[in-house]
Amino acid sequence: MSTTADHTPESVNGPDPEGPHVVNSTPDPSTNTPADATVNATGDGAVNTATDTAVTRAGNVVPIRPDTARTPEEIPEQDRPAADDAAEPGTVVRLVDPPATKATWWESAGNATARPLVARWLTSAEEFKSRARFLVRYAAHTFAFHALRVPVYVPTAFLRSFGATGRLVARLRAWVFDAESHPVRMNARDRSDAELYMKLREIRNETVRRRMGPVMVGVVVLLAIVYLCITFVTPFWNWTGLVVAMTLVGWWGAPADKPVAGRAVDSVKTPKLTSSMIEDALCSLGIGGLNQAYAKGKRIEFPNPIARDGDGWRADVDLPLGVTAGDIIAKRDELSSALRRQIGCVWPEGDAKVHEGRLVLWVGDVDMSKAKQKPWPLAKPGATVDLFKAQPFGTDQRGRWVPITLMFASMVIGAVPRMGKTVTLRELLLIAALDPRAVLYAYDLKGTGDLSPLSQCAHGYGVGDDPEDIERMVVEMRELREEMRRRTKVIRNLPESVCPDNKVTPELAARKDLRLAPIVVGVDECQVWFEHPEHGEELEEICTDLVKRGPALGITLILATQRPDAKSLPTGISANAILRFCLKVMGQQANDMVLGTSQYKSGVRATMFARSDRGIGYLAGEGDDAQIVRSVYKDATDAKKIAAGARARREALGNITGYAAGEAVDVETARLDPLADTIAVFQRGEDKLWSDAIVTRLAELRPGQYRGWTAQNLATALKPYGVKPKQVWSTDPDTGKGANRNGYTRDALTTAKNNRA
Ligand SMILES: Nc1ncnc2c1ncn2[C@@H]1O[C@H](COP(=O)(O)OP(=O)(O)OP(=O)(O)O)[C@@H](O)[C@H]1O
Repeated sequence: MSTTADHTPESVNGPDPEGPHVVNSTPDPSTNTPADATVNATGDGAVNTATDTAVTRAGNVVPIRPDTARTPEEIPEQDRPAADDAAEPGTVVRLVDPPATKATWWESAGNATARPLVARWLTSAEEFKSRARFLVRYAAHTFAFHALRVPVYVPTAFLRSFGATGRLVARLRAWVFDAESHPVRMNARDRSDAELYMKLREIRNETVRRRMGPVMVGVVVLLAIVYLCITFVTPFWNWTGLVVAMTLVGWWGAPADKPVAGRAVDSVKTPKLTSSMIEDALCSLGIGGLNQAYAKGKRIEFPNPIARDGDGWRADVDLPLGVTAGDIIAKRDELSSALRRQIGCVWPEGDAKVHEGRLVLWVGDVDMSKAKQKPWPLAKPGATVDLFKAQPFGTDQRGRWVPITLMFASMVIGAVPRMGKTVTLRELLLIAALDPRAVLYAYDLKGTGDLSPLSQCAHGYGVGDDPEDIERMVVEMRELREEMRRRTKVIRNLPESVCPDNKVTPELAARKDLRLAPIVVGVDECQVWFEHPEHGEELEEICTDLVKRGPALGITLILATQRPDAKSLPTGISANAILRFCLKVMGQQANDMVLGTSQYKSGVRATMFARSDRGIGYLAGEGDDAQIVRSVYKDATDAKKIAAGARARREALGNITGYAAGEAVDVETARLDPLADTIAVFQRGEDKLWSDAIVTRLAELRPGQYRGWTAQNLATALKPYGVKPKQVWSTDPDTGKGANRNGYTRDALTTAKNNRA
């Protein structure tokens, strides 16, 4: 039993050609029982009033009662429930639909979105500049194009001038002698209609007399000019004048289909996007709910007019009840076929802020992946960056810059192979390199050297996954964790007036004594770290810590992976990342792993990207909604040039450290052997030790490496050797009391050591 009014308001397409929506006219007795009619009796009466019969789509004439009844008594007798269908005598029939109320002007206008008073290109400096740039470029190109062809145009026009003069004279003659009326006069003559013929002749002679006058004057003036020229002007200028005149006659007199000059630009005019185009396209997608709604006569609605938006068309669509924007997004390639546009032009998105059935369809004039991107402002020589401020990251479908703020954030980038993760990571690290204060770590675990342009600025740089490379990276990450701990103490000890939010601020980052400059770490193919048999757990632990505590302390960790699953991107990391960039992925799980839980359900689906959408992904975390962005593609040569500029600015600031300064990582001294060290802290006569006691002694043994370790860290470090903590009996040195707690026996540790050897 339906409790909703079944009337669909007219869309912007205009009224339904089949007349008002005859919702109760279906002759199906199962769906149109008298009882149903009672329940629907209080729907919006505006549509069906005063209609007694209607023709259904099947052509049957069925009775329709006016839907204006407010009480059971107002329902026409023939529409009331039959006696045997009706409720028991004495039962009051209650109407469930609310009475129809018309929204006041204030209610409907109060929530309306105001359209801009003046065109956006007049209020937006960026858009104005972009249009002005285009016009200047267009004019310059057209001028150069034709200027280059002048040596061809002049002889062509001159040669064509003879034919053009002939055509001009013939047309003039036909006009003067009224050739137009010739067939009519001949017709009168052939029919021997003497009276009509004579009348037509008279009119024609009068016309010829009227037209001959100005032409004769023109001829006399022309002859006078020729005479004067021959008498008073030198032959050189006379010939020049004649050639120019003939050329102009040839130019203007050329046939319309054979102009002398060709087109300087070929403009591709994309057809307008219309509501009927969208309706046809949506109905062809084979979406059950949508087709059923159409079969019942319900239409999709367009809450706003379809309008130009950047270099494309935007249509806001309210889908029929029960159909979600996600259903359409999942069929983007079919939609592009139905709209007869390239897939890179068709961008369906949901707007969950309105409701799940709101579809925002943007159809661009050109394929987003092939459209020329505006020059990246940060590629300009001398560009510098303040990482605390938003920086241009990529362009949206309309070609506008989309910013990103790397400070106070961690980021994950995910996609299937060859979609542009590394290029995006390199771009982000270039942004970081352009802030001369920032400390940079770049790790390329794919091992192809894609991040090598950054090596000239990086404090830590690693490429490949050989054991010694990984070991070096582990040492640097341990140092980074130590640095994070140092920063927590610095921040903690700062007075509230200097650091009210307990986080690094631009002012604190500028103070050299505090050493709180931004740190940016980029790891490509991070799954290599987390799946590493020996160091995987430790690296995961450090990265989780950095993702959670790093942002407030000025440390940004950016992880890119081609396998966004729980193993490659541990949940502790993926759940805490603030910024997310998801290029094409294959399924819902990968989508939500990168973009965040439930994003797929909300219609943010990176599965819709095509293989050709390289560098295009959903950016989430910057602003309220995820948005489609195409990152900036700088090849290795360009990236090297930008990084060289960044290095020059760093040199001026005296901030070339670590790898960029040629300093090697001392792996030997940093190398940890937690098994040997744990055995070493057992004193003579001790067979068992609690984990807490061991980590305290380890911190005394090697403060640089073990300071801050917990029992959990120790368990993780010893796990690869097959040693697990278990309950051991020992005595508290402070209280002298014995107890069973988690710990290790010397025997188990020694056995593991012997096995390892
Ligand atoms: N923003 C972009 N604009 C245009 N093309 C791009 C963009 N980003 C990447 N590409 C193209 O995609 C190709 C693959 O990029 P990239 O190496 O970054 O992919 P990947 O996802 O890191 O691949 P893999 O998984 O193999 O590491 C590049 O060589 C480039 O041609």
